[in-house]
Amino acid sequence: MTAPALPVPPSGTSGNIVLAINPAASFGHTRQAGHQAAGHFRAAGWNVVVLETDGYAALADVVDQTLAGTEVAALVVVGGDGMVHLGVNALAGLDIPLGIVPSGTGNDVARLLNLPLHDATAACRQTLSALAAGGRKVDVGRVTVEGRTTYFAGVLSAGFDAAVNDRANSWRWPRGKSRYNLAMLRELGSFRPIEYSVTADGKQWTQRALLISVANGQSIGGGMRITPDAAPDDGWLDLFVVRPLSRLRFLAVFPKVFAGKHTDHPAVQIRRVRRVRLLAAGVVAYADGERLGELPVDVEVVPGGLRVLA
Ligand SMILES: Nc1ncnc2c1ncn2[C@@H]1O[C@H](COP(=O)(O)OP(=O)(O)OP(=O)(O)O)[C@@H](O)[C@H]1O
Repeated sequence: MTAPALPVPPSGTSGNIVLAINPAASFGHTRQAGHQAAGHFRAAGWNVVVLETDGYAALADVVDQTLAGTEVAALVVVGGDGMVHLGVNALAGLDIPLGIVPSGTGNDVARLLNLPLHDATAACRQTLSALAAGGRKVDVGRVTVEGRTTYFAGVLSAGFDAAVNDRANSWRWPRGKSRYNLAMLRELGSFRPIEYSVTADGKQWTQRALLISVANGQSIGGGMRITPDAAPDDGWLDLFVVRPLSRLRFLAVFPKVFAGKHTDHPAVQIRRVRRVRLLAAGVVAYADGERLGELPVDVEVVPGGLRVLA
């Protein structure tokens, strides 16, 4: 970790740019993106506080301490959706904008915000223009699981896709996206539909499904556009349900999700909600690709809860 230096913002601006880097994002393939970003912001006249640690929890702690003790113009995260998740939670209740230099595997929140995905310099340029313009407000989801309340920017998964994530995380090999494709095929072999109890905006029903997601964003897994019409700033969340279907039918419809062309399939249902509770036995929830804990989950939208530099 580099020690914070004195703030020297460009004239007309105030505060530091706090840059939180995940050197392990994208399985370590893009570790130089953070240092590129620091160089870019410094060249533009900003004082940059670089934060990098050995692990996610330690990084979250040091980001919290830095935000509390430094004058901050923006927090910029370098990594994938997990780093966005860290940033969203660090900024809860603070009026500090979040910048993203996407260098993860999926980068689904960055996709949602139309940030350049494979070009750290272009992402930094866009971040600084947005900072000069004051940024843009987007909604976030507030989720309570196992007595802990946190926030997410993208999608909360609680079904087949979360189980795939869980399985992939337990493997050391292969690295990269193929790990998730293989984990999906393995999970598909043994996965059974889940009996959910759903309570959404005051209505309660039981639902047999392969998966239920609560989406503020549009995609998971690096561009699977499960809720292609979700808007991050409309004050709503999209409840995405895939009812039970055979493995063959699932594999036939699955490729369509990349173009968001699966939504008229009879097994697919999307409805807009502001608040939802999901209950099911032995089901794990993930949000922004990070493991939250076991259901039940209570989720609600926080309209305009985050200012992003996009
Ligand atoms: N030093 C570290 N700092 C932060 N996170 C780390 C570190 N080492 C490992 N991680 C892990 O990285 C994960 C977050 O990775 P991130 O989302 O930034 O990239 P990714 O997984 O490649 O991308 P995506 O989530 O978009 O697919 C966290 O779950 C965390 O446990």
